[in-house]
Amino acid sequence: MTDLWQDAMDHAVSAARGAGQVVREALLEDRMVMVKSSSVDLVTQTDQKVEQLIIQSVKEKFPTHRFIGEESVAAGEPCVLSDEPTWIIDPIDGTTNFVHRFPFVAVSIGFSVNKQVEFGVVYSCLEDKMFTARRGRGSFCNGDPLQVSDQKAIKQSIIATEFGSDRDPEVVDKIFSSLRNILCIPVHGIRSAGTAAINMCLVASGCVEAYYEIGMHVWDLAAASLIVSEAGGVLMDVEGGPFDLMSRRVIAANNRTIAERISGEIQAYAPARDDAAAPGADP
Ligand SMILES: O=P(O)(O)OC(CO)CO
Ligand SMILES: [Mg+2]
Ligand SMILES: [Mg+2]
Repeated sequence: MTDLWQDAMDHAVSAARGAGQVVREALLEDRMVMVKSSSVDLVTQTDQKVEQLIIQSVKEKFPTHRFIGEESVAAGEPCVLSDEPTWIIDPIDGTTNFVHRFPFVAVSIGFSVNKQVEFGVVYSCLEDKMFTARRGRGSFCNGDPLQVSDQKAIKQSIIATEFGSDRDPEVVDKIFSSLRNILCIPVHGIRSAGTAAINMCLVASGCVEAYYEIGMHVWDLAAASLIVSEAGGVLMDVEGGPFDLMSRRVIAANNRTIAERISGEIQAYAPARDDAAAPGADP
């Protein structure tokens, strides 16, 4: 039973690498940009094509497995995290970066069983960095083991976050209030890679001490959450409770002290959960 999911993980790595090649080639061409939930929530044909390539390749090899894919959900598929083996796919994490050729773009593939992430693959395809983690077996970048920062002092930390795609002024005020509180601790700096998955891989790599955000989705978080925890990091809700994959809120940090300090500074709010429309979900 020890290698139950190794075949699936090997497939995920190979699918992510193939997807990354498609993304790199698409960067050389004109990109037709469409919008989803708002005028700043972007999608391209490459997002849709890459997701279908990954899903088709998985279906051929694992026909009973289920999927949560960003662009499939956008097209009306349900977003249900069940106990069944489920591939959680963000074909391009950092679509805005992709559109602008800002050089951080990732393919993210998580795999859950019994609602627990078993492996995660994040391919930062312009840097050619393949981040991988298998539950209980550590995190790696291009095969080298990852370890979070050992920094205990938040005043000597770099914190990553994003501004998201919600332009509701009340939400923007909360984002800036949190940012102001954290910046004025003071911390060494604030950074934004433009992709949740890469921000979290930076935590796993020890380059930044923590990342927090409200508003991203399960496909942004699933793979990278395991990469952080297997590198020795902690995951927490923005109000200090346990991390919930479907809640669209996360603090990913190198240790609990820094995570708790950040949670104390965040102006929390609760966007609609990813499973809000799932059958049997609370209205
Ligand atoms: O580019 P995407 O996949 O929309 O993701 C964004 C957050 O939703 C960046 O992480
Ligand atoms: Mg994403
Ligand atoms: Mg995406």
